[in-house]
Amino acid sequence: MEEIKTHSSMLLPRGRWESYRALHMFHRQSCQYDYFCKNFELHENLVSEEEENSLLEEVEDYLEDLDYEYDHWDNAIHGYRETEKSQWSVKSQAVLRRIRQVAFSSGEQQLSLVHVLDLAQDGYIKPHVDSVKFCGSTITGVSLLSTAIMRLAKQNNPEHWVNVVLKPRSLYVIRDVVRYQFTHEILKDSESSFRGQRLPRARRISIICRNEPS
Ligand SMILES: O=C(O)CCC(=O)C(=O)O
Ligand SMILES: [Fe+2]
Ligand SMILES: [Mn+2]
Repeated sequence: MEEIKTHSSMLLPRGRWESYRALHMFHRQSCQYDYFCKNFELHENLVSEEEENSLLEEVEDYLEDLDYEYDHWDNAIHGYRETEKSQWSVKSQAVLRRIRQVAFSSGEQQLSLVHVLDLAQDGYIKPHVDSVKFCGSTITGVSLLSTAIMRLAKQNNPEHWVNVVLKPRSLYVIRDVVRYQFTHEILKDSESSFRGQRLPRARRISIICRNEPS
């Protein structure tokens, strides 16, 4: 049974952690793992429903020709198709600008290609740390279509993890110590529950921006 923690004891030094949707709701002072709260953000409703629909329409044009991939046993991601996109409609460019403004500081070297990842209803992402060869200190992604649970676990102590509910149209930002010292994963539909409550996961599309490795 998962433990339910109040705000002040959200991040426990031992055992399991579980946070509620918006980590940024928590007073930073009350977070025992101050570095976690400072380096993980969740922004709900960063994208409007209308913007979600137009982003979806635009990425579907690319995705619909691809098959979902399941075959690579050593891949972190199962049941997915993906693209890296550089050309965006004016509407989408405005959303991407907003995402980048929230996640990156001005002057930061960012990857211009945007990663679009379509996770099938039966797809999932195993715990991994993004390659330091291809990605810098910040990973940010907006979730579309379905709620999903992202688990972040201390790499050297996977017992210490936090589940975050990623609602459609929310943006997460993973930075620095959380980016390098925690794995991130997207739970399978069958494992998708939060505080004992089942949160079914359907097909989910994420739109991810990263900065350049230094
Ligand atoms: O779908 C997401 O939000 C995360 C994807 C991811 O972890 C990756 O592509 O490395
Ligand atoms: Fe990743
Ligand atoms: Mn492949």
